[in-house]
Amino acid sequence: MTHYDLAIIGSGSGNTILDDRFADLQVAILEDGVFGGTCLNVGCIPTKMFVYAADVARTVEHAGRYGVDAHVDKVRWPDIVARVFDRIDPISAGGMRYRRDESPNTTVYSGHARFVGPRRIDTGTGEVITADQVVIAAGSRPIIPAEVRDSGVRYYTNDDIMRLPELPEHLVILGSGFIGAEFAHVFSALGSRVSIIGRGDRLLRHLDRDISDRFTELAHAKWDVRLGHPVASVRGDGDSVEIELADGSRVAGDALLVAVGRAPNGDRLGADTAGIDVDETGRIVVDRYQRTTAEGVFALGDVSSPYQLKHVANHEARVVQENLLRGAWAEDADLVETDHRFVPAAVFTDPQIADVGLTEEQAREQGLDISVKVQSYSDVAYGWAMEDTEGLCKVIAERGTGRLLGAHIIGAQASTVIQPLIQAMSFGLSAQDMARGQYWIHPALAEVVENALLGL
Ligand SMILES: Cc1cc2nc3c(=O)[nH]c(=O)nc-3n(C[C@H](O)[C@H](O)[C@H](O)COP(=O)(O)OP(=O)(O)OC[C@H]3O[C@@H](n4cnc5c(N)ncnc54)[C@H](O)[C@@H]3O)c2cc1C
Ligand SMILES: NC(=O)c1ccc[n+]([C@@H]2O[C@H](COP(=O)([O-])OP(=O)(O)OC[C@H]3O[C@@H](n4cnc5c(N)ncnc54)[C@H](O)[C@@H]3O)[C@@H](O)[C@H]2O)c1
Repeated sequence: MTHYDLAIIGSGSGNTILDDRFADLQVAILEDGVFGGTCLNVGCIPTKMFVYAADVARTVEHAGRYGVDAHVDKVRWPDIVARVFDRIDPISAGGMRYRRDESPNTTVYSGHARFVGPRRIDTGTGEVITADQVVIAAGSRPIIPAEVRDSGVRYYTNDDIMRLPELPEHLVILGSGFIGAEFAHVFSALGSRVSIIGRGDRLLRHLDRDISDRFTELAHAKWDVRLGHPVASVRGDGDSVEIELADGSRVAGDALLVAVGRAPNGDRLGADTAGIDVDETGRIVVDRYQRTTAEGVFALGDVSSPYQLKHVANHEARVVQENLLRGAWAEDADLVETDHRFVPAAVFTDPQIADVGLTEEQAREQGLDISVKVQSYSDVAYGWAMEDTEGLCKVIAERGTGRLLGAHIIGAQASTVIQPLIQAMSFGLSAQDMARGQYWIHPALAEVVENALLGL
């Protein structure tokens, strides 16, 4: 049985841990899927490359409003797919080659890893290994509702929808969260008809109500939006799918995308044999240093985090990286803590959406005395330049102190426009200081943030 200094389960964010400081350690990397994990292969990166193509198509479609007449002649879907995966697939293969063939201190096991005892792992390749320290970075997987799974109908998830051989004529999306909203934009902008089904009363309902209401209203104009009724049944053959909702209404299309959330993979690791606690959702329990309940075992990213976001997984990986080197279970260990205070997120749909901190509802529920300002993109010069009628920036601060509590943006480049607000919140800058303590470039889009702050 081979013994390692360190074993890492999962080659997504887990693979980022190994820098020069680990060069003298013998490390096993265990991966049962495509090397590089979700973000690189089937998540953030390919989706945003598709979104960019979709944004280009939408820009052309709307060019007339600026006096530039143009139209989309044709969408070459196979070329769009090739642009994305001809770039990504070699990165994944290169990452695997580097760890397997070119790094003398790493060994890659391509199989499904399961604990068979404390820090003892069946690699799924016929070999069992042990390690002094273990990092679980095993990610999450798409949830498939029983109605879909039991129907026998062909369905897609983010794992395979981006490699469809041709653009569907009519895509039905089950789920109205991040993935549903992003793919609805991609496929509709590129020419598919899109139906999107959500159980709640609005799309992206985890967001601040002003933002999700605005998004839902805009979506109704572009897509067939079905809200408020769970799925009653799913039928179909290889070429079509029909979903009946609880109110008796039906939605039919030629492809089904399931995007109803992702389950952490903690339930598939034999964690109980290793003394690692897992909660009822499959999430591995960690403390603020990313330590699991088993000595010598850390976890990070989607498998253990309350946030299924790549920037959070990366941050947690940096925390684990430090703590691995600091004798993490010693009484006097000087450990690094995870910082989940102000976790931002963006939905790369149309229009873009970004948020950080509390929603207005959450702030009121917490009994905070708040001041709220909603500023339209159309109130600032760059918004005029864009003829924008959709965007808004909402900021929430504590009355009196000016402490920023939350920021919510829908509109062009929301994921970039929000960054100074994330910075201000992270470093404790008040709304007044942020608004008046710096220049704001005129007439840039960020003036919408400046004006929102002044409006507070
Ligand atoms: C479609 C989509 C779009 C996204 N877009 C964004 C975005 O724009 N921005 C953002 O911040 N986040 C985005 N995310 C979320 C982001 O991808 C994840 O939060 C992030 O990739 C999680 O990283 P991780 O290292 O925890 O897990 P992963 O990258 O999933 O890595 C886990 C790895 O472990 C392997 N594995 C699992 N179990 C085992 C086992 N038992 N044995 C061996 N190997 C195992 C898996 O095969 C996988 O390769 C998106 C997610 C999806 C699905
Ligand atoms: N831009 C980004 O950062 C980005 C993009 C994609 C995914 N992600 C991450 O991946 C996670 C998973 O994405 P997702 O869109 O699958 O999940 P999600 O949690 O964002 O949304 C899932 C939605 O499906 C609904 N739902 C659940 N069961 C349902 C059912 N049976 N029928 C109909 N609707 C149902 C939920 O109420 C929810 O609104 C996200 O939460 C996010 O953390 C991030």
